Amino acid sequence: MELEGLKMSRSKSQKITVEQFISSMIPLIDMEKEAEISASLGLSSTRSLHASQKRGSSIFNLKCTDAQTGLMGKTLLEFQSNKGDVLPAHKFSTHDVVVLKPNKADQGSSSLGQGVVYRLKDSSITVAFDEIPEDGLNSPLRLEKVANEVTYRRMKDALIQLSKHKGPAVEMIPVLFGEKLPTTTKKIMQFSPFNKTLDHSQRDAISKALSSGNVFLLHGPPGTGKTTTIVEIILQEIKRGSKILACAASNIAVDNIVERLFPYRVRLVRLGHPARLLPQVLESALDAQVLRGDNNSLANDIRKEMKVLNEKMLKSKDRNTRRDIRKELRTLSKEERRRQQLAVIDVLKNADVILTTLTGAASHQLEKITFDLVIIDEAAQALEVACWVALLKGSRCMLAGDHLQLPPTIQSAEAEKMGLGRTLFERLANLYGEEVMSMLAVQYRMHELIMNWSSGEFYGGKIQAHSSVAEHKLWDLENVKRSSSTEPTLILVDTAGFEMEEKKDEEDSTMNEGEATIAIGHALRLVESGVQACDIGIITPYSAQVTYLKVLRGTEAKLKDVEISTVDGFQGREKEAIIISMVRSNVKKEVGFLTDHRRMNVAITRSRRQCCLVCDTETVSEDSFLKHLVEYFQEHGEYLSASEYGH
Ligand SMILES: Nc1ncnc2c1ncn2[C@@H]1O[C@H](COP(=O)(O)OP(=O)(O)OP(=O)(O)O)[C@@H](O)[C@H]1O
Repeated sequence: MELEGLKMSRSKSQKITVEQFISSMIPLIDMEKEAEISASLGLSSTRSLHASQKRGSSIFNLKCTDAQTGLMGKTLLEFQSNKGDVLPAHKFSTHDVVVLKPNKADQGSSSLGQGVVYRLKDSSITVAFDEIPEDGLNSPLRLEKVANEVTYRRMKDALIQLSKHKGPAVEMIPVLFGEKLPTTTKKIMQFSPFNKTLDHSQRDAISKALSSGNVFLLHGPPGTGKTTTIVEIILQEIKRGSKILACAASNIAVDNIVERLFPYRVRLVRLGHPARLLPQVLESALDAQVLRGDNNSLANDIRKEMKVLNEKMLKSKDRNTRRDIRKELRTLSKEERRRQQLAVIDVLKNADVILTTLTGAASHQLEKITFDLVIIDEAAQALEVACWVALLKGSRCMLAGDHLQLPPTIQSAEAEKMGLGRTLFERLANLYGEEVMSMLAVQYRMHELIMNWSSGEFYGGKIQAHSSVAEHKLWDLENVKRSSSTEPTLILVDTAGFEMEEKKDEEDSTMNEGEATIAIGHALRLVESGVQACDIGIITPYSAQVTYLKVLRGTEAKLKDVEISTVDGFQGREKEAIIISMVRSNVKKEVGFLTDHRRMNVAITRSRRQCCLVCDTETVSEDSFLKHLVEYFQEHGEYLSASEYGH
């Protein structure tokens, strides 16, 4: 949506009351939960075990090959296939919640244990369990993915809390629903930055953030240093004495902030399951800090004392002695629990910043803690209901994101249609606009030819390229030759007239074999000119095309490290060279969900030094926005026909 469009929708935007919001969201959360359960368990068509294996939501016939304790008291079990070196095809990813069962157990049967996927390799899967399953580990096993229902319960609980209008956020709630105007301090906030390299738009944004009374939106177009700005805001707010809760929808985004805060020696705590945290941030995990605390040593001493007493009791024959010991044990156990709780409270009380995912903010450990400020990164990719889990804990909020890139992924098409995916960031941008928002305007990623298209279409032409990137070329990279493939910044490979029609795969996703061959062909040319494979990404809107591209990549050893992904899966990332396969090519000139223009904004802005667009210009030009994109590439880039790639 262009700026003009944004203004229009602001004037049209209907306000929603707290009550309307709550009553409309509750059924949508249920719909989404159901959709996730059926997608993750593969139950949409049939309930059989066989189907679940086929859909990749179970891995059968595993053996436990290693057990290690570590990771803060968790047990890490490694599993490999009984049937060969490589695990069968599956859809597990790290951080998934899984249950372990005997291989042949019925689908509804109870499990040997529940854990979180910690590490995944081609040949093994490692799961972190709270406790080691007592037996059954020597027989064939299977792992089943389970839907994470806790998230949905936490979102619903947050809505119930919201309906009560109490707690630290009581003044902020009416502002976020347009019932009261946002407040600001009148004078411009001067500050002395910790990071001396901040640009003018980052400084202006921070200044505005610091003077905001209830709400501030940091609008960060691609590559403009949103996280850099958030880190400075956190440091400035700590300096003023604020206690901060910093969240994002994904663990990786939270860890990213933790890492960026490290050099400033901030007193911070990262809350979350250790198996979900990057190894480099584990030291900041709550569990790790509790283990180091004084109260925890006291709790340990008590546990030792209890062990001795327990042994004494077992040996004692005298009833009265046993009764006395039992009484003493009860007192000690109570004290041990108290010390444990105090150990947790100590760590959380002493922290200036607590970082967790949005739904992690509902953790019972934060139950009694309130914050002066809640910061949400990647807010334009977070469900509004998830934001409320964190928001209710604070009296001010700052949201960072870009509503002109893709919104959160919603599983249930119906819930999406009914507004589950509309983000708080977008709602507030429409409601208040620049009154509460600052846009970062210098970008540190793209050559200006790549940037100018996005800036013109989406950001009112207001973005500038920093001098360090404005004219950077692929052949400026070490060991890269200047060649006809590495010279252009923009390339359009047109397949129109080459009979490279799209087709559907078994799951009804669209693919285009001709385009895939061209994309791989271009990647090969780049590698032959000295570009490293890991600096190249091939992205496409359609998952079937991703699969097909991966098959082709498998036939070229040199391309092993080329990353292939959907556009949606690549949001937030970047590569020196990006090749986009748009896929759609048909006589009816249908372009499907390419009409969501934000998807193309994300796709193009992933590239730093070269963007190569492979498409059927006749089909995609049916959409006027895409037509404009094609014309932009024709005017500013190299136009090639598919025949240049051997067709
Ligand atoms: N003021 C600055 N001067 C120099 N480099 C900067 C500045 N601000 C940000 N950068 C660089 O720009 C890149 C992107 O910044 P950062 O990681 O903060 O942004 P992000 O929020 O993670 O990404 P995006 O802006 O794409 O959302 C980083 O390499 C960062 O070092």
